[in-house]
Amino acid sequence: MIKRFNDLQQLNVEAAALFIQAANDAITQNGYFTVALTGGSSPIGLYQLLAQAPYRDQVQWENVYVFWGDERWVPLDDERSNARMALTTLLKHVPVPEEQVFPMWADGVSPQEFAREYEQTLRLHLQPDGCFDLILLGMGPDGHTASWFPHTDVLHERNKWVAAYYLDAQDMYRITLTVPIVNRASHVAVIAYGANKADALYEVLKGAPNIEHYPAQLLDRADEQITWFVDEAAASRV
Ligand SMILES: O=C(O)[C@H](O)[C@@H](O)[C@H](O)[C@H](O)COP(=O)(O)O
Repeated sequence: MIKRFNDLQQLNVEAAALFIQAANDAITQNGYFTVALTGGSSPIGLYQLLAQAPYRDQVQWENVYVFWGDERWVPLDDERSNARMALTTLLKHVPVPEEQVFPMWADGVSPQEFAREYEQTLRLHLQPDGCFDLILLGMGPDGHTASWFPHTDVLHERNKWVAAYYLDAQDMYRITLTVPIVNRASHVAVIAYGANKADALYEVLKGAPNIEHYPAQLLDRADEQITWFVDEAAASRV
C-alpha cells in the first residue's frame, strides 16, 4: 500500500507505529523480532523517533535482532557506513543487546566470504524459511533499493540470501540481501521522499516492467505486506 504525507514528521510517526506494531506482533507470536535496517538519509528521522520516548518504550528491545538490508563495505567508523548511522541515531539509545546487532562488516575477511558468513548468521536467527519480520528500505532517484543497482548481476541472484559485489559506479564493494530473501519478509517498508524520487517512484509503481532500469520493481510483496511511505513530492506522478 502507498501512504502519502504532506509532512515528514507525520510520515516518520506512522513508520514508527508500523515498526512498533511489527515488533510487538512478532514478539507476541515468536518471542523475538527480526528487522533489517536501511541506510541513506531517508530513515534518519524514523530512527531518531524510535530512539526517544514514547516510541522507544513501546518496543521490547531485549527481544529485537537487528540486521541490515545492505551496506557499503567500509569499517564501522567510516562516515559512509549505514551501520554507523543507525548506531548513532538509534541503536546506541535503546537497550538492544549488542550481541543481537549484526552490522554488515568485519575486519580481515573478503566481502564475498563475509556475505557467506552473514547468510549463515541469518539462517541461525530467522525463521527456517528465512522470513524477516520487517525489512526497511530506501529508494534512490535511479530506482535502486537495497544494493540492487540498475544493470548489476545481483538483480538476478536467486540462490544466495546475501551477496557481495563490486559496484564500479561507486568504486566500492557492496553487501546486500538478495531479491528472494527480501521478498520472503513478512513486511517491507520503503521510505522515499523528495521530488527527485518522483520519476523513479512512478516507474517502479506504475511504469512498464523494466527491472534492469528500475530495480525496486523487483519488490514483490502482496499489497498488505509492503508499505511505501512517501511524501506528496515523491508521489506527484503516482
Ligand atoms: O547504501 C546506500 O547507499 C543506501 O542505503 C541507499 O541505498 C539509499 O537507501 C538510497 O540511495 C536512498 O538514499 P536517500 O534516503 O539518502 O535518498
